[in-house]
Amino acid sequence: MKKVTKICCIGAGYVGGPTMSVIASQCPEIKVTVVDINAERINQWNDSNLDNLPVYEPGLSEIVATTRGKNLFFSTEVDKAIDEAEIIFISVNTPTKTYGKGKGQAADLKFIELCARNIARVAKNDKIVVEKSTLPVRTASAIKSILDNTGNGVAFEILSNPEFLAEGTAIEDLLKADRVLIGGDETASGKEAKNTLSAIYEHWLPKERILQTNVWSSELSKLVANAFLAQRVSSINSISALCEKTDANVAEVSRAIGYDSRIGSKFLNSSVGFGGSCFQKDILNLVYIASSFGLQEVADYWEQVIIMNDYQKRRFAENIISTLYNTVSGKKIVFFGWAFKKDTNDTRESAAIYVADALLEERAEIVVYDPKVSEKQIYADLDYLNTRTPEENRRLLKVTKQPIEAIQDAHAIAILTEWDEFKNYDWSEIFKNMLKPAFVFDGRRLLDKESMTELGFNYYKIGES
Ligand SMILES: NC(=O)C1=CN([C@@H]2O[C@H](COP(=O)(O)OP(=O)(O)OC[C@H]3O[C@@H](n4cnc5c(N)ncnc54)[C@H](O)[C@@H]3O)[C@@H](O)[C@H]2O)C=CC1
Ligand SMILES: O=C(O)[C@H]1O[C@H](OP(=O)(O)OP(=O)(O)OC[C@H]2O[C@@H](n3ccc(=O)[nH]c3=O)[C@H](O)[C@@H]2O)[C@H](O)[C@@H](O)[C@@H]1O
Repeated sequence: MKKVTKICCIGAGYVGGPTMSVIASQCPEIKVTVVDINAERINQWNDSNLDNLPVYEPGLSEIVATTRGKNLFFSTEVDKAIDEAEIIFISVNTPTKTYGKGKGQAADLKFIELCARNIARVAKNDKIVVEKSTLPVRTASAIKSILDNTGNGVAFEILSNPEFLAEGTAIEDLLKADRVLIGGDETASGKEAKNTLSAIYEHWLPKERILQTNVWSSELSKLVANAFLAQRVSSINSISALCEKTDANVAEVSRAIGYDSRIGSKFLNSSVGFGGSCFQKDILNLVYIASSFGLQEVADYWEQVIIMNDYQKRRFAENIISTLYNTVSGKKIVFFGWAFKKDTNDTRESAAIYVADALLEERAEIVVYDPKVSEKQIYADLDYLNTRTPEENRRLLKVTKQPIEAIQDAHAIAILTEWDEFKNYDWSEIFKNMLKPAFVFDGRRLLDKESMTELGFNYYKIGES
């Protein structure tokens, strides 16, 4: 087994940054260099003010503070880092294709291919190349073909090592991972490479939690894990709609079914719909792969998870409109939260974006407060949809850092992210300052219905009539 002294990670994003920070903190003898072509992002990772790191994760800045400049480095010198490293992680983005064959479903692998070509060009000695990005099954063979055909005659072992961290809990997920998955060839050199990578994780995780498989199982397992998780959310969200019609309470239903150890209690919180950069992208990818192999029933089965999620977001927006007497035109609606979940500044595919878009189409006047998301990001998310001009988006939607002042004369508040601070607000004071009747639409089931109703609010909670 090779002794590893230098690691490089291509891609300093939500996965590359936290993952490598934890490896650096747990393996002080290994030099970890995280590289990215985005110089602004690298500058943020190197910012002396740790509040300016490009990724917000509880516990991350503390780890960066103790490792950065010692054995953790952030740099734009991609070639140098590749050249030095014995193991190269590829952790670049793999978004859904927006053009050509597979548009709207397949994963866009152009960034992965660029990395493979870069590694092939630079590497002058044998390397282990690790797919950390989430990739369609059989991508490793494409990477291997590029490396073997364009490289300098050195040997490459390709491993699949998908990441299972969730944003907002990334550091804890990494430190206490349920499992680490390492897929690789069954050859002697493949097994050696798997053991070499395993040894890194064994610095802090028990060996029995490190699963070794063939490379295809590993690639596919990542897509399947996300599909199963998202399916649970869509399943309970479908039931939330039924609860609202039948006087059942979705929290009671979740609890009742979750006590069955075969079902389990986690990931059964009904919400305004799942967001995040991966659930939708990875399911669409699974759908595309299944239909490429002619498995249309399989593809349709998984696509339904996305259809249900879109329905949930639409349903939430439509309920706001119909409850506010079928018109929100000119009405001030304050959004509490924009991130796709609490404890992250990530907004990719956040339900808030789609709910805002639907309400803006009806000429609502929205004011958004999120404790961690910047104004620039909120407008970028809306502009990306291309529903209306950037000027119109800025005219109809305002961003504030003063949530309590924002609710002055508001018709309604919509809770889109479950930030803890919303629970501690003085809701009786908020009630006083709103127009009456004062409406709260709780898309995260954050507040207590009885006390909100007692305060005088017209309070709607997803999954309760
Ligand atoms: N965000 C998450 O929670 C999770 C993401 N994943 C997967 O991990 C992968 C990365 O995701 P994120 O970190 O969220 O993406 P991200 O978009 O935050 O970061 C990717 C980074 O790669 C850089 N990059 C792209 N091409 C490059 C190149 N040729 N050379 C150097 N840098 C390059 C980009 O500039 C960007 O900073 C994706 O495949 C995703 O599906 C997996 C588990 C969790
Ligand atoms: O591949 C990925 O990117 C990651 O995707 C998810 O992690 P993440 O999207 O960061 O966050 P989750 O906690 O899974 O939440 C996803 C969305 O589902 C929503 N959700 C989650 C759980 C639940 O019970 N109800 C619910 O509405 C969240 O609010 C959020 O919008 C998976 O949980 C990770 O294991 C995986 O590594």
